[in-house]
This record gives sequence, structure tokens and C-alpha cells, in this order.
Amino acid sequence: MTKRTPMVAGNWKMNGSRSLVESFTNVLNSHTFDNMDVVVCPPAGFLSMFVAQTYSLGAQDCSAQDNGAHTGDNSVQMLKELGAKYVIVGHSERRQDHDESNETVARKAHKALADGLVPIICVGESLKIREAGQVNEFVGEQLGAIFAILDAEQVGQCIIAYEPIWAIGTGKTASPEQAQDVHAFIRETLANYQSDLALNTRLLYGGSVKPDNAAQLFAQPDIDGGLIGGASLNTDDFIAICQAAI
Ligand SMILES: O=C(CO)COP(=O)(O)O
Repeated sequence: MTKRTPMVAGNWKMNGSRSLVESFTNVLNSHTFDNMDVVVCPPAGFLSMFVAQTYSLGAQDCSAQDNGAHTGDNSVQMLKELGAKYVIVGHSERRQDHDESNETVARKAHKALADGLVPIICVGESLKIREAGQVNEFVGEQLGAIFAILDAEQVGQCIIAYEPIWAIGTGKTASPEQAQDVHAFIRETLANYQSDLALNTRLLYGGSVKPDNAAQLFAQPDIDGGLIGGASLNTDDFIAICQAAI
């Protein structure tokens, strides 16, 4: 059986400062993270201020276009130059604030892979969808849009993060069972696309992960780590969550 390497990624969202970058750089570099991948995703403008030795950097979004006349956007090529190895695409806040469709998200993932970044593709439902009992259908559609643009080999290079919208920033985390159910569904959907994908693709859970609930979530068979928002802004909390993933 393939052993998937655990991953914990911190999504700073539109937060941070030069001094936070400095303290993270110092504290994280003094830790070694064996047998796992740790990623920090700050706002793009801060990427080049990090000196990342024991962890990697990721961006929070990318353009689906080449360099050119696209005011305010960051190309994959630029994010790479700034030190990113990963890029989050399709976060629910981008889908909501910038009207990003499933197809846009898929095109961004495609561009990220084409130009050399690993996409962390976010999926997840609203409370309304959950209460209507349509979680699998909704997440299945989000994945379907990815499969429409990426072939199996490309999907195999991606990381998928399940982030139920109702659990983001609310302190109301999905229970380990709720999270596991959707992760199992995602893995099954990947298997239907191509069997190897199910075994090898890393699936992260995101939504109010904290040091006191991380271990239980990460212990679920189909959860390979986490995508952390609020708690990733505190070095002690972030490191404690990373330690819970090994
Ligand atoms: O959106 C998230 C990570 O991308 C989760 O945010 P919180 O951990 O703050 O709920």
C-alpha cells in the first residue's frame, strides 16, 4: 500500500506583515519536519521575504494566463520566481469574492501544472448544500470540472483540499467522521477517474483546524493533512498542528 506523505499548509489569506514573516522564518527554520511536507502560503507580496529552509512556500491564487495585460494578477511564472512551489486554487473565498467558476479553477490548476507549480485545489460545500443532503453531488461537480480539463496524469500531480465553507473561520469544524465521509467520497471519485489516483493523491482537510482537534482529523484514513487558516498565523499553533500530522 502506498504511503502518502502528510502535508500541512498554512493559508495566511490577506493577513501578515513583515515582522510576522520574520518571526515565522526564524521559528520554522529552527524546526525540522521529518517525513512530512510543511507549506506556508502568505500573500504574494510577502513570498520573497521568506527564507524557507525546512518548509516550502505556496501562493494563494494564480492567473490562468501568461504574463501580459492582466492588471492586479500574478502569473505562475512570477510566483515561481518569488519562491513558491505550490499554489492554492479555487479557495471558496476566491470563488465567492471573485466569482470564480469551477471551470476557471480548473484552468488555473492546468496553468499551474503547465508552468511548474503544484496546485492545491479546494472544494467544499455551503451549509445550505449540506442541509439539503447534496454534498457529494456538489463536490462531485467541482471535481468533474477538474477532470474535464486535466488528464489523469495531471490530476495525479495535484493536491485536493476539502474545505466545507460552513467550517471556515467559524470555529465550527467538521467532525472527524463528517470530514472522513467526504474525503472517502473524493478518493472514490478519483478512483473512478483512474485507480492509481485514489491511492496516491493527497487529500487535505481545511476548516477551523486547531491544535486541539488536528490529531483526530488527521488520524482518519483518507485525510492526509490539513489546510490551515487562522491557526497558521500563530507559530506555536501552526507547529503543533504540523506535529499532529506525523
Ligand atoms: O480556509 C481555510 C484554509 O484555506 C480554513 O480557515 P480556518 O482554519 O481559519 O477556518
